[in-house]
Amino acid sequence: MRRISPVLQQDGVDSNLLSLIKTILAACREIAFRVSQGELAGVLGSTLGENIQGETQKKLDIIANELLKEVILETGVVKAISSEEEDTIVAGNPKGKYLVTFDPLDGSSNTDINSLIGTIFSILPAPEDKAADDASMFLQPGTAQLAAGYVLYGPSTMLALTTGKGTRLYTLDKTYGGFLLTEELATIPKYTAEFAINMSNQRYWQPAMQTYIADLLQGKEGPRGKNYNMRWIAAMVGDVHRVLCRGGIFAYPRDNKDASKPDKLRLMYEANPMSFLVEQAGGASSTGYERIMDIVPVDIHQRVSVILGSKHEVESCIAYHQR
Ligand SMILES: O=P(O)(O)OC[C@H]1O[C@](O)(COP(=O)(O)O)[C@@H](O)[C@@H]1O
Ligand SMILES: [Mg+2]
Ligand SMILES: [Mg+2]
Repeated sequence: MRRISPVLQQDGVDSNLLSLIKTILAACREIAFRVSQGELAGVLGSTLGENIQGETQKKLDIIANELLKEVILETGVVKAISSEEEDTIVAGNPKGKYLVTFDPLDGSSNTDINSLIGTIFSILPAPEDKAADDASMFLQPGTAQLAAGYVLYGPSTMLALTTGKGTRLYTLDKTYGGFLLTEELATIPKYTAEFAINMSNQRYWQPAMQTYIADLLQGKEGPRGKNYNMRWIAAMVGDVHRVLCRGGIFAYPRDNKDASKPDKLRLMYEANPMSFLVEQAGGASSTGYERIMDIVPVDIHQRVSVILGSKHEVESCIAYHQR
């Protein structure tokens, strides 16, 4: 099986970018080890703090954030980082060529139940004409991403990575200590009969989403003419991984449960990297009204509605939003 470096070299990835990706993965291997040790490593449970988004921080959120931040800034090729767990950006080398934005630990509520969690990251080019502490450098659409990926801390530790030449899946070989290529080109089937959505929010969704899901639930007897299955892992990283492996539609749509937070998922370090991975695997990703990767961000912690996965199903869902 092939290691990651020759695969990325074959794709023509710049050597600085390659070593940055490998550095991020080194931190993820350390996170994977601590996750596997669970309570033995004292990583479970909550801290007394909250992040900028008013969410209680888990110990693992902080541990993962510190590990990633430290190694990424040490590379010297990164101008600044932006993280879910950092209120503002953290400046690095003013001459750095890259920006890294990440969700150090996705699916935080799964930590205490030993369920799927992961790290999501996105790498953008750093504009030369801006200072290293200027957050506006990050406000680039998802189409500008140079690389995106996630590491899933599951029964095996897996990496999904794209640099724009397809989406590849790797598995962490714990004996050798590195990621080995286990799926050359992940391909999301165009059609699906599986959806993932937090149904407890149903009454708060907008009419288009209400109707779309109601039609899926009618199964064979309804307008979609087939029975659908449902899955919900409560960690985007786990739900998107399933979509990459066997197709499906994943949605976290806008709702009116809390007027201050109509959307849940974060554009820059959740929706954009996942959209890049999904599109590179032949899937689609939209808010229902526009392609997610075309959105020009206005804030590093901006939230967005997400509908992604099997192309035909995402297009069907978009059609409900256009009626
Ligand atoms: O609590 P809910 O509604 O099931 O939300 C689950 C969603 O929240 C998230 O866990 C948010 O991510 P964080 O854990 O990084 O805050 C997503 O991964 C997931 O899709
Ligand atoms: Mg998250
Ligand atoms: Mg998180």
